[in-house]
Amino acid sequence: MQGLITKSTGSWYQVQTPDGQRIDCRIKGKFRIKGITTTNPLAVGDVVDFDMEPEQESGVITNLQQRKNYIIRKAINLSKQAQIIAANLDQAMLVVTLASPRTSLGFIDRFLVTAEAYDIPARLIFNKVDLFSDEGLEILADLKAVYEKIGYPCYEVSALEGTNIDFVQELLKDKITLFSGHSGVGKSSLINALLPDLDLRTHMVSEWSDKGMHTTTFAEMFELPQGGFIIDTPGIRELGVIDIEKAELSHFFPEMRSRMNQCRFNNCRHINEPGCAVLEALEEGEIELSRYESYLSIYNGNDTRS
Ligand SMILES: Nc1nc2c(ncn2[C@@H]2O[C@H](COP(=O)(O)OP(=O)(O)OP(=O)(O)O)[C@@H](O)[C@H]2O)c(=O)[nH]1
Ligand SMILES: [Zn+2]
Repeated sequence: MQGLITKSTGSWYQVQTPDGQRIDCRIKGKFRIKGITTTNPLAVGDVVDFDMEPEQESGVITNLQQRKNYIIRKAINLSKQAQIIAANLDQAMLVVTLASPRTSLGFIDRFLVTAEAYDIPARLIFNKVDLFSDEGLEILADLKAVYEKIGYPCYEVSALEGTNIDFVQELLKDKITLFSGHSGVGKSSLINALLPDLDLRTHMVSEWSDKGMHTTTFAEMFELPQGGFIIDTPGIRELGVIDIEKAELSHFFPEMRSRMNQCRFNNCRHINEPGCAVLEALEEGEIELSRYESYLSIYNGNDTRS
């Protein structure tokens, strides 16, 4: 039988079958995944094959289907091992706000680079639009245009007033979605609006915020009433990004990726090289200065994560 891992406690996995049955499963044998050393072999979002154990209600996982992507968290201790947080994410939603506490553009860009590196389509949700004046809404429209132009859809919502929540619900239908955002932007309020089951929510928050949990593998996806799952993660610090080589960084900026083939040097860093197509586009205003500044900041290793 085939199913989706919706909860993992380290030694037991909850596997949900396409018809909605939930079976507790163990792993049989070793699950080594080529190329990465992780503390946990399987994670929520993994699609697995399993057999029922004879005369029991539990199952045994025998095979992992190929992942389309996965996110990891680096181990807190010094061992180089990483923990897989989740696999097969369809999209990542970053909840941000221009109201207080205002999300910095550096933070947004870092998240987008992370999502690119993980190969997860990202979208931005601008929350707290109820607080905006006309002038604020104009600034928001300009910023949305910057991100939409380079392929990141943006949405305006108010978790407080319920504005556009139905629209977000539609985006989540039948998908596995990662929610992220820094403290205070209203991510919890938004998830509360999306997940009507109160028990699930409190459960979720305590799991992720309990820092003592990192020694045990324990993550869960939450099923949405309209179908689909959400995974809540506190921030990109926890999304231990795969180390990005400096030379690779521009690949994770779509507006640079699409231009760098035209740079004179094929190892162009897009910093001060002659004949750089990226710098030319910057000059002409086709690449946004704030995006380029984020590139430089990440390139130079400055931590702008707030
Ligand atoms: N005006 C307004 N306030 C909001 C909105 N959404 C959330 N808030 C408020 O913003 C504050 C933070 O909301 P939370 O949902 O707790 O934010 P969070 O991002 O989950 O932050 P943590 O709980 O610290 O992780 C609360 O006081 C909310 O009432 C909104 O759409 N409009
Ligand atoms: Zn260049």
